[in-house]
Amino acid sequence: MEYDKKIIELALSLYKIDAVKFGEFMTKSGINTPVYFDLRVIVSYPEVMELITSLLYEFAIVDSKFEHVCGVPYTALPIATLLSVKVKKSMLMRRKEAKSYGTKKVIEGHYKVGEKCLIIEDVVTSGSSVMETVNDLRKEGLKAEEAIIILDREQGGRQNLEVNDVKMKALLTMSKLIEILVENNKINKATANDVKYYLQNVKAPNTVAKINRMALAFEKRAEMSKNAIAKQLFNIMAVKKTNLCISVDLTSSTQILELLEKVGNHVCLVKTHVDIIEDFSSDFITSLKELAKKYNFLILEDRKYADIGNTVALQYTGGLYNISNWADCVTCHSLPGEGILKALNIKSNCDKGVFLLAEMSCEGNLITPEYTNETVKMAEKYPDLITGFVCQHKDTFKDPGVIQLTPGVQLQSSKDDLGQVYNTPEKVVLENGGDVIVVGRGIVSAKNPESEAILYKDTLWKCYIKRISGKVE
Ligand SMILES: O=c1ccn([C@@H]2O[C@H](COP(=O)(O)O)[C@@H](O)[C@H]2O)c(=O)[nH]1
Repeated sequence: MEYDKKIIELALSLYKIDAVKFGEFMTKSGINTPVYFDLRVIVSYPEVMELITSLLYEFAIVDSKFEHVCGVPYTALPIATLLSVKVKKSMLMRRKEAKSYGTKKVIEGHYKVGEKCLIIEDVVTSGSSVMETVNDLRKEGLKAEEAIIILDREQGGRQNLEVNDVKMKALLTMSKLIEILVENNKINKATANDVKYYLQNVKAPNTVAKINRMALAFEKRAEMSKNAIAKQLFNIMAVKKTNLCISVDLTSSTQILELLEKVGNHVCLVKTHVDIIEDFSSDFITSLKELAKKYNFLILEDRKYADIGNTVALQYTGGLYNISNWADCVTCHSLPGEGILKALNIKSNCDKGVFLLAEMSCEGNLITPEYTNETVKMAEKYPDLITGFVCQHKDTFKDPGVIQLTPGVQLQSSKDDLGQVYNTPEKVVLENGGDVIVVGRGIVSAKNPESEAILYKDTLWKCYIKRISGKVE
């Protein structure tokens, strides 16, 4: 039977066995849907299983190269088994929960690091279930770059998988299925229109949120940023291979400029506290900007604004420091409420950024989990302005287009006498989700700041590479 005819037969069979239903249904995420799929029933119909396997086989053998097949648990498991037998490639099985005894393995079967695994799934909405399997395979060093799906609900899953470097092929899309059912008088045009309207208007909820930013490369995340400075910073990190931000907490402008001549090549961001500089002048700013250009880094003024919107607007654009004139981005507290972001948004002309403080590194600080959550919610209203969050945990926010700036870092975990808490590069990047890592005294007070900056840069970058390659224990 030729391919198109088989697809029509598949659509009609799914309808016949009630694997696809029309009416009013509620999805897991609480959204009403006019169409519902339950492909779990296909195991009761060997002829449908056979048809699906032969279609997958045609797809799989055309241009896919793989050593293993793995089904997303549970509905796709029997399908993956049949395909593995047909293509004579080994099957891997992913456990949803690691065993608490014996080998504690998540992936069962024999494989070698670097081998390719083809993923099989029944229905894709946001792609999050496929990504769970992909991430577990990648953690084992397997390559999981391709997924074949029986039905794509066309609600953003394909795009979400693409940004995670997974190419998706689908036997049927929701639109194609509807078209076949209308042509064969199984559903009327009004039902088809309901589904089309639904498809156009309802994308998978929080699809971006489901993508694990920890596993995404900075280049990819740059494409997902809405703020111009975040985009730039992600790209600088990717090009210079550094996620080190130096905090130049020195009181003399000459010392700062001399230090930056030495470390400028090794950092993506320079963080200033302009109000501690004793000999501040406009010449200093001119030289700082020249160095930023010469060494391709951005400038963050760690001003930590915390006043009413009107005052912050004046502090940002005026006074002795005229910060908006030279800083690419600034830090600000959420404490005074949204007015502060409104003010910075108006004054930022769309080409500046803000890092909002959601958490602090010092012990005994008064920030609560509720405060942190509300800060993230507040930021969501200003996607063009927000470069990222100053925070300490990977789950503080989810949007992969936003940057986690984490201070409180030294090569050994320790504390200073005034409550600053230091974690190691491994802890902040691999466990806590830090993207850009702020180091101050660890470099500034070192005997040889240049070699220390290189050491921090290399250590932090290695951690980042380990994180995105999914080899984190
Ligand atoms: O929670 C925060 C927010 C900002 N900082 C700033 O980062 C540097 C850290 O300097 P070290 O010498 O590495 O301690 C400093 O400028 C702070 O103002 C922070 O530490 N914690």
